[in-house]
Amino acid sequence: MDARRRFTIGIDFGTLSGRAILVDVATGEEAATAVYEYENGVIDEVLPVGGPPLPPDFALQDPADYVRTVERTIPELLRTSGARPEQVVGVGIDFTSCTMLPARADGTPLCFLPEFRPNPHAWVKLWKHHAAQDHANRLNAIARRRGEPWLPRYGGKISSEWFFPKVWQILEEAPEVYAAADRLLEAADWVVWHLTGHETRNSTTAGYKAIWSKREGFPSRDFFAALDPRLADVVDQKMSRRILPQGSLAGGLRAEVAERIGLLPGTAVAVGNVDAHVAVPATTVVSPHKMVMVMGTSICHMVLDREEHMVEGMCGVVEDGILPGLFGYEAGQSAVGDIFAWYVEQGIPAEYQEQARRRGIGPHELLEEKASRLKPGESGLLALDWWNGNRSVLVDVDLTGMMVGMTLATRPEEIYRALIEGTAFGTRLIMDAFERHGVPIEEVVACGGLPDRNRLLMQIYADVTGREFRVARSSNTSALGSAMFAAVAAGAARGGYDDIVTAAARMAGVRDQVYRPDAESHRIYTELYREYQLLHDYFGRGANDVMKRLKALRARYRASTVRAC
Ligand SMILES: Nc1ncnc2c1ncn2[C@@H]1O[C@H](COP(=O)(O)OP(=O)(O)O)[C@@H](O)[C@H]1O
Ligand SMILES: O=C(CO)[C@H](O)[C@H](O)COP(=O)(O)O
Repeated sequence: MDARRRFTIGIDFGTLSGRAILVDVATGEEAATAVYEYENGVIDEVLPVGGPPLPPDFALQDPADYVRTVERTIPELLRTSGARPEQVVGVGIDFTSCTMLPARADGTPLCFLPEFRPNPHAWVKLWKHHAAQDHANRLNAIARRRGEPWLPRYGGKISSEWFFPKVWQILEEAPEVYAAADRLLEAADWVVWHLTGHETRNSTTAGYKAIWSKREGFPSRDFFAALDPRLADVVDQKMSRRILPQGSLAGGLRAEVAERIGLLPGTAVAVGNVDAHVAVPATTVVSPHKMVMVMGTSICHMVLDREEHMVEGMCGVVEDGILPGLFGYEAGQSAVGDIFAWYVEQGIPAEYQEQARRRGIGPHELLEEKASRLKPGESGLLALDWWNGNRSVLVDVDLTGMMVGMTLATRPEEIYRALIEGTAFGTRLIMDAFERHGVPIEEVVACGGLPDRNRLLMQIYADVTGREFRVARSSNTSALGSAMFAAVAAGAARGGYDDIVTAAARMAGVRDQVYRPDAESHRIYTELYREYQLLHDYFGRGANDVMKRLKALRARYRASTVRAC
């Protein structure tokens, strides 16, 4: 190991695991990687401490998994690379968002305290926690009635996945937790607090998930009081108005953590970031009108522009939200990889599982191989990709998945392919919304776990959208982005960079491989897309709320079943 090399560390806290990389600041070479699969994963049935079944649509996490991620991955990076602590000039982290938790004034999560451990609301609410939809609906109705000027920045609706519906749910369903919480914060900011001993708040989670803007700050006291008088001062009582832009130095690594993980105390730590937004410069995108698609459990569609446009169903548009000096747009699909996981785990016949096992391949690979032999339109199937609700453009987690065209001859690979195609149609509809509202999409760069796992999926996305798909060089773009912002937090004087654009020029890259649309496939998919749009509007825009009626029946029946047993 050349002692003159300088490195930064980026840790991407994903939905199921934390992934860390050690990156050469001069070249972007990933000198080592380490992964920690969360011991408690996604908590959606019962708490790790036991107790009654969690209510429907709860999705929680254990902050101890975040501490274990730091303490397991960073020592592994140093061990496998041979890098010396003094060669590491900075650490940056990104997180799924809005993943939030209640904590004491010293940062202790309430779920660490014995008296609160049995209470689900004391635990981390993961980004995909969908049990605050009622609070989101009521918040949106009040915001619309008051004519709140910030609502159009979020596509006209605040999602139940974002910060304040989750806060309101805690207040109404567990007022004792709300009262005991000195701090309510994003997990991204909590991990940085754990690393540095300083509580900081970053502009990306604040801007996209907590209705903050650089020009106007948070919504008014009157607005919060209109939700519930007890929320009037929530920002000043349990949050902060000191919001730091991306690349800011949050502080130095505190000694007790540095000692445990083998880095030097005082190593620069960047403010926290969001897993989708941080990936953008790591794919080389630092200028407008290039869509970055972070493709994993979900898909996040990220675009930069010099102007602010109001686009239907956006998760948000935030000034400086992704890169300084530009408006950053975020759209998304709440479930993509999750849908394929559901089908592989719940839907394929044992014969297919056995076939895959005999051949020493995974079920995804077997299905991909079989589905690759099908032609667009051949299955007669069409899916609405709402297995975990709709994030963009309808912003409604109470919508559910659907597939039409099934017959007695339908095969598993046809279903698998139709699920992929349905998610691709969802992406095409988001791209159309951007262009319809004045934000052109001139290029597409994909990153995340899916491009490395499923070539058929990538080709289908190119065929459905009619666009070329480039792929980021790194297989860990979010962690690479965090490592890049760590270099900026350290600054050039300490071996990093003074701005993210320079860091991107030196540390980011794209692969030579390009997925190009096939003209005939695109023509067939455009026919199918028209059918998708009809189903999308019929079931998603109020013509028939059968999905919501069925979901209400399920909740009622499930509640009675739980009471009976
Ligand atoms: N071969 C595959 N084809 C399609 N989806 C896959 C495949 N292998 C894994 N997945 C899905 O990819 C998702 C994980 O994506 P990844 O980007 O690694 O994680 P995260 O979303 O937590 O960042 C899971 O939802 C999983 O079901
Ligand atoms: O909404 C988000 C980003 O703004 C979530 O962080 C993202 O959807 C999480 O998904 P994944 O597990 O696929 O990284």
